[in-house]
Amino acid sequence: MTSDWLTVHEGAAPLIIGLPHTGTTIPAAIEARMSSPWLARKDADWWVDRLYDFARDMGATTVRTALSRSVIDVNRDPSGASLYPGQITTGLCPLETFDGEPLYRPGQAPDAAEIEERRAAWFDPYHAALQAQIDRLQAKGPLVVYDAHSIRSVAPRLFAGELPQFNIGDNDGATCAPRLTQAVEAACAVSGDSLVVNGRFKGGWTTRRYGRPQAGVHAIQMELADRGYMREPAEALTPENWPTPYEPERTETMRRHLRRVLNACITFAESRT
Ligand SMILES: N=CN[C@@H](CCC(=O)O)C(=O)O
Repeated sequence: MTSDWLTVHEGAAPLIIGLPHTGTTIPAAIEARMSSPWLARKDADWWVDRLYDFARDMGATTVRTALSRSVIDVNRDPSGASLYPGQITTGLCPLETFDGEPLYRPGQAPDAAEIEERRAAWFDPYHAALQAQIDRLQAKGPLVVYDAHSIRSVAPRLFAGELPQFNIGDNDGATCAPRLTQAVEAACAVSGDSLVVNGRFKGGWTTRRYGRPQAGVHAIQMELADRGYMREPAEALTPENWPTPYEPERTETMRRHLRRVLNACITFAESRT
């Protein structure tokens, strides 16, 4: 199923991959009120949909929104509640970038009614599509919902220092069986790169909303540091140096690691039937 902004690819394997932040589409009327087209797209999960494009051949289902997270973030609690109360984090219709730059011109931020409209137009249909895929596969047995993300290696307002390469989140053990987290961790460890479980990124709304291990729906989030598959400028980001392009030769090693990770997810789900 494909609309002009929502793409669902149905596979037969017990694995659904959510791609909530790879979109860069911003309706013109909204973009006209934003402070800069570049800032509005700066925090996208760059190239993550292409990075995982092999997953369809493994039988995975994918659900992707082409809308930018700056318009509405489908990985946030729709009530507006923070994912991490007391900590800096972006919201449902964010007003700032990760670095704290304002996304809107003065007086142009969306009000409550507009947030509600955006929710009805894009948030609800994305989650209805995801839920429909979960229902379809759950009828056949246990499954894994894998939410795929990436972020810059250094984002001082969000975390100190350099982020580990693989950031695995199961909301402190709540969203999947421990064996799945262990299997994903082991698959990442083969790379020899740094990894953490439930560090700064414990899993967003998607992982928390759908992870019901007792009901056979095991949700896990993968946050990759960008350096593992794309060039990150050493200097401050500007419209001239960010994002760096998708360079296939830079992604090969990471794609091999991710194939191992997704294989571990499918093997886990099949072992539960
Ligand atoms: N690249 C995006 N990262 C996520 C992670 C959610 C979390 O675990 O905090 C986000 O902002 O939604």
